Amino acid sequence: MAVCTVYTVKPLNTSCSISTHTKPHMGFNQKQVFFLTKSNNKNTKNNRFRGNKITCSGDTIVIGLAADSGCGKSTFMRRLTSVFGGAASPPKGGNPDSNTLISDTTTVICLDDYHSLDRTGRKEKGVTALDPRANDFDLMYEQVKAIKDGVAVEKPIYNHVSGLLDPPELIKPPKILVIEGLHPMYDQRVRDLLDFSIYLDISNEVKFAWKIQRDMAERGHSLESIKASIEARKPDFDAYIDPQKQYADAVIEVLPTQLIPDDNEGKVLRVKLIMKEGVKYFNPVYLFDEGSTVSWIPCGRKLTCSYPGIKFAYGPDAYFGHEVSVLEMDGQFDRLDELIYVESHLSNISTKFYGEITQQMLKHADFPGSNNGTGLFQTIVGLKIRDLFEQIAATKASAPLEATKV
Ligand SMILES: Nc1ncnc2c1ncn2[C@@H]1O[C@H](COP(=O)(O)OP(=O)(O)OP(=O)(O)O)[C@@H](O)[C@H]1O
Ligand SMILES: O=C(CO)[C@H](O)[C@H](O)COP(=O)(O)O
Repeated sequence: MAVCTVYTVKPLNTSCSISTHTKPHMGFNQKQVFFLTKSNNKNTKNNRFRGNKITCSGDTIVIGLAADSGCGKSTFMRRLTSVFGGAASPPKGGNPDSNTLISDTTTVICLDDYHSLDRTGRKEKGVTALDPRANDFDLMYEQVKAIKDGVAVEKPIYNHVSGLLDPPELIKPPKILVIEGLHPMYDQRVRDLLDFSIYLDISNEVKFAWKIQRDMAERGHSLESIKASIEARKPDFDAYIDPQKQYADAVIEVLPTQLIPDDNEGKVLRVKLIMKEGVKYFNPVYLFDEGSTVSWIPCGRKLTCSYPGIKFAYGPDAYFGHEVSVLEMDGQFDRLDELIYVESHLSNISTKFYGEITQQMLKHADFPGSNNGTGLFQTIVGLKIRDLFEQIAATKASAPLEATKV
């Protein structure tokens, strides 16, 4: 059970127990939440609770989603939130440039909010946002830990419009906290707080194609400036972002197709879902027969495929020294309603009813990647996270909370 230092205390709504030393003095019972703010700690002179120890046991599970900018994190988050049945929106009445998205079950925070240097600061120091020196990992750890322990925090906001750090916003402990961004698995202390971690591994060719599509079409950037920005970020991406994939429980790897020789359009994709074996509460998905090696072309009477077709593969492998199962899809669907044929051949998909994957994919047919393995595997990972959450919740419900003395 975690032990926290109380900085400022406001009753909200969770289960924390206070050490016997402070409990009578503070007059709290076990149904309280604590509000932790680093800045208040520094500035509050007459804080009679400062330094008191409390023990907390929050119910929040924490999911980490790592990827470079423009690699589909927001799209993935929309699919994940939808699996839990609600729409996500920024905190009501808050900063219009907040990066946070809240739904009934999930709160998604963007780790850009832990940039310690604003845009000017990074320019002056000659560092990119990917450089750990531009980020406050102590605060990230302290606040993610606090939320996990059931303690609300005042999280800073990095304003992507102005490039400045805005006044903080209150984040209350949700059922599921998703921390998405460049560095959820970089700092070991933060990594150890994660109940499940995902890395979106977009190959350079595909990343380039997506960036061009978005930044040229939607943001008016020139081809040259996009190329320059990718090149400028690459050394830090290789040094600080990419290595995090070794820690991920699931990796979605997006590569150019192998179905079209020398394809350089980047429209048809080969996508791999790499699932670590032996992760608590996570049973990897399989095709036909668990642990076997399978290659499958589903095109025919039950699945319409135009050129270049669709090919699935499944089998065991090793990834950074870990035993993994890999499910792969190359190609794209012509008709999403026929996806049910593929779904019915997959097992361990954690659906609640027959056809749930197909239903989710049809519901968000307009999201990028809905006709290929990116959308399919993001949906599957969303279902696995729901399953993980339900298993953890069931385990906690059957284990009564034990008050801990500090
Ligand atoms: N699966 C996909 N297939 C095709 N294009 C995609 C896919 N996912 C994302 N994209 C493209 O990449 C762009 C960025 O996607 P998204 O906003 O989800 O990424 P992000 O990682 O949240 O970006 P940022 O961190 O910059 O906000 C989309 O506008 C789209 O052009
Ligand atoms: O890599 C990024 C993560 O999204 C951004 O580039 C970083 O947060 C800096 O943002 P901005 O370009 O708005 O100053």
